[in-house]
This record gives sequence, C-alpha cells and structure tokens, in this order.
Amino acid sequence: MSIMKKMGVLGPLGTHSEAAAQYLSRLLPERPELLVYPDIFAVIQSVEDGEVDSCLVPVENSLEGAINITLDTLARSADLFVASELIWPVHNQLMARPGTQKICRIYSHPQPISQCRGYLQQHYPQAELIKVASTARAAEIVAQEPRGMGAAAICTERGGELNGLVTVAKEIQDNMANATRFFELCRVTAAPHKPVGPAEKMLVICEIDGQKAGALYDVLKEFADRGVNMTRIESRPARTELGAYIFFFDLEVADNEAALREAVAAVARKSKWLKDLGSFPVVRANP
Ligand SMILES: O=C(O)C(=O)Cc1ccccc1
Repeated sequence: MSIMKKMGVLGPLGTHSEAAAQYLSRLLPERPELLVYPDIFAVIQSVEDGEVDSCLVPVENSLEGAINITLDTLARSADLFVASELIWPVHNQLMARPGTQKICRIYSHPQPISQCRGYLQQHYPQAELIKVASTARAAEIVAQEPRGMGAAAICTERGGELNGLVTVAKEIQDNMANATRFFELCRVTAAPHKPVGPAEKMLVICEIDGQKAGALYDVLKEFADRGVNMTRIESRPARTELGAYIFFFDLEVADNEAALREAVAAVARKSKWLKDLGSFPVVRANP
C-alpha cells in the first residue's frame, strides 16, 4: 500500500490557494491530501521540514504583482525546486452574515483588498479595510464577530459558505482577467513526481553586486546574446544592506537547452550567488 502524498496550502479551508490546489492535484499522477497552514511562510516551511511532500503557493497576481513573502522565502531556501506553475483565475466575492445592514469593516488578504480597490472606493469609501492572513481566515473572523458590527469579508464563495456567510456582491475585482500564478514547490531531496507537461519555463534567483555600474545590464546581456527569452524579472532587497538586491528571472524553455544552460552558467559567474529552481510546465486552469 502506498502512503498518500501530502500537499501544504494556505488555510483555513476555502482559500483561493486551496481551490487552486484542488484543481492541480487532480492533474498529478497521485492525488495528494491537502494540509492547511496559517500563513505562506508556514506553508513553505512545511515542505522544507518534510511534513508534506509539496506545497502550492501564490507568487504573482496580474493586478497586484509579486507576493513578496513567497519570493523572499524562496530566495532563502536551499532545498526547494518548482515542479509546476499554475495560472489560476481569481474571483472575489463580498460576503457577510445574513441580515448584515451597513458594512463598515471589510476583512481580507492584502492581495484581494488591492484587487478590489476600485469597487471598494466606489461602494464602501468609509469602510475600514483590515488585512489578515488569508481570505478564508477573513470569512472565519466575520462569522465570529457579534451581529450588527457591520463586518464583511472579501473571499471565495466556498470560503464564505463554509462560515455561514452570504454573498453581498459577486465578482468585485477591478478587472475580470484577474489571475494569480502559483508555484508547486517540492524538496530537491525527495523523489520527484512525473511532470504534468513539458517544461516551459525556468526560474533562476541570484544576487548581483549592486555597487558595480552596469551589473544588471551585464547579466541581461548573457540572456539576450544567446536568444534566451526572459518572461519576468523581479527584484527584492537582499536584506543584508541597503542597495543589495536579489533578482528573480523567469526564462522561457524552448528548443534552447544548450543556450539556456550556457547563459545561466555565465550569469552564475557574474553573481554573488545563483540558484536554479528548475524547469517546469505551466498549467493554465480553466475551472
Ligand atoms: O487568501 C487566499 O485565499 C489565498 O489563497 C491567497 C491569495 C490571495 C489572492 C490571490 C491568490 C491567493
């Protein structure tokens, strides 16, 4: 009998992350059991600690940009690779306890609060916006608040329903093309599962000497000279000193394996350190 694989996600039940993980898990060779954690740092830690075999964490949203906690944790981790990327459409609902009259406090994860900024300014300009660890946690808090306090959550329909909330307004994100990229992360030391498709992208993280003129240009030139297409660049403070930065490069994997390998090796020589987080397939969800 094989032991069931485990996948960590941001909880409690009913988050966008859980919905995305349910979708991805159906495509995997072995469907994992989902385990929920209270914040993204704890989710990634659970893979590093071997409590779970993998995790699914958000990395970037089409309206709001990078999810810094994921990038910072990936930069510091020595032990993880990206097994797949999932592009997940995000639908935000405004939900409250039945009978809620005047909404004056709105809870959610920081990303949906930003994704719905236009709607909130138009309909609830006076409401206090309260950022919590996840959308499902927001629904839980609203369910526990005394009646008549005017609390609402921006959450998934399932997150609200699991907590007895009803929909006040549907699809309140400012742009209907709102999507989030998630990474499925696994431990390098664990046996990898069969990839869900051919490799499309590669993630490389490195620290470049911020004091040297043209240092970033020199690195980008290594990709450009070899015709390697960079699909994303992101930077985060290295957290060592002011002005030191870590760069995240998404590179396209095509029929360019040798060129890609050479470019990454050349960039490694120009970096303080470089980590190859692997080449991975991209799943575009159509739930
Ligand atoms: O809070 C959630 O539901 C999450 O899973 C985090 C999140 C928030 C917004 C977009 C994608 C993931």
